[in-house]
Amino acid sequence: MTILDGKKVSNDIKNEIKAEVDKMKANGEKVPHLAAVIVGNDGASLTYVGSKVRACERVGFQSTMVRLSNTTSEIELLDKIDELNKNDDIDGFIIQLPLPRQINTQKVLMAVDPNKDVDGFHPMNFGKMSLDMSTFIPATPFGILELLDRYNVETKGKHTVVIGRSHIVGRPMSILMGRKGFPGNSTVTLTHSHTKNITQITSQADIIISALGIPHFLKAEMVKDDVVVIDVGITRVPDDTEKGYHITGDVDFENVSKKASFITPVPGGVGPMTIAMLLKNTLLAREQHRLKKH
Ligand SMILES: NC(=O)C1=CN([C@@H]2O[C@H](COP(=O)(O)OP(=O)(O)OC[C@H]3O[C@@H](n4cnc5c(N)ncnc54)[C@H](OP(=O)(O)O)[C@@H]3O)[C@@H](O)[C@H]2O)C=CC1
Ligand SMILES: Nc1nc(=O)c2c([nH]1)NC[C@@H]1CN(c3ccc(C(=O)N[C@@H](CCC(=O)O)C(=O)O)cc3)C=[N+]21
Repeated sequence: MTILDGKKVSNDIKNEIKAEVDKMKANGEKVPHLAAVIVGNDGASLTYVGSKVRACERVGFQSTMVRLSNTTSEIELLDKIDELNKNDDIDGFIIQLPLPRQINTQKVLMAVDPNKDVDGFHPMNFGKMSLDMSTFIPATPFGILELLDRYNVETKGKHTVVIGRSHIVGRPMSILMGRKGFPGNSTVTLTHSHTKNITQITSQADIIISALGIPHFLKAEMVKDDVVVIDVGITRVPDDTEKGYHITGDVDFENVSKKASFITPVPGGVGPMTIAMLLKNTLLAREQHRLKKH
């Protein structure tokens, strides 16, 4: 059994990005600039955005965190997005999800300039991804592809079962694993809360990508020997540590890992990869931005 060490690989990627940024600095070029917009005070969201800003500092990017109150109206957020779209200094930005109830998420994601949409959530970029055109790939699926790639996990001809169909993880993942090329060329089954007999489906899977957010959902009895398991789930479980909680994935790691050929841990698996790939998309955005100006 091999642990897919997202923490280590994400550090390798950040070092590679830092080397690129150092070259830009040596040439007197502007470094990539990422902005993150966060609406409200959700603890988990603040932690993630904080990690993204710290990661930017680590690789030498410029970063801006835009904090808006929980009562921000849709118009106010759209105005902010317009400002970020027009600000030539900013190469890419993200709107942290979920958004408060008064705001229509689809409308907001449509307002982001597709050239600055480093989350890859704009319909134009999602469409390009689905049509095998080069574009920003959503960071979590992109991170999973990169992990499979760097550990040379065979995906061709394999049966991949994705659990969860969210727009940010499950749905794009199901498209990407079925694309031509590597990692891809998989036969994909996309499952969700209306799926019947899920154990029968997961038992046939060569690769399982779990993104539903229910701790210990995937148990040893649900998988076959030598399965590859990617655990995207992140749930905060309250405890009596100083922090007051610990995080856990969707997979019963202790038992499933005994049957798996490759498996990601939580923490230290997909989460850190998500952040590294957001930086990679920002580097790409900077490059395209520069080419357009010349
Ligand atoms: N590591 C990382 O970088 C990231 C981690 N996450 C984590 O991944 C998890 C999923 O988040 P997200 O992708 O946003 O998904 P959502 O929370 O938006 O949706 C969950 C999905 O799981 C499906 N589902 C719920 N119950 C079942 C069930 N019993 N059997 C099968 N499918 C079920 C739902 O089905 P239906 O569509 O029918 O409701 C839905 O499609 C969360 O824990 C989140 O914190 C998310 C993003 C990045
Ligand atoms: N516009 C937008 N883009 C996103 O990419 C996005 C989002 N909204 N909303 C929420 C989800 C969630 N997400 C995570 C990123 C990093 C970790 C991460 O770094 N996890 C660490 C531990 C973190 C901890 O200790 O809490 C780990 O798994 O090792 C987790 C989850 C990005 N998301």
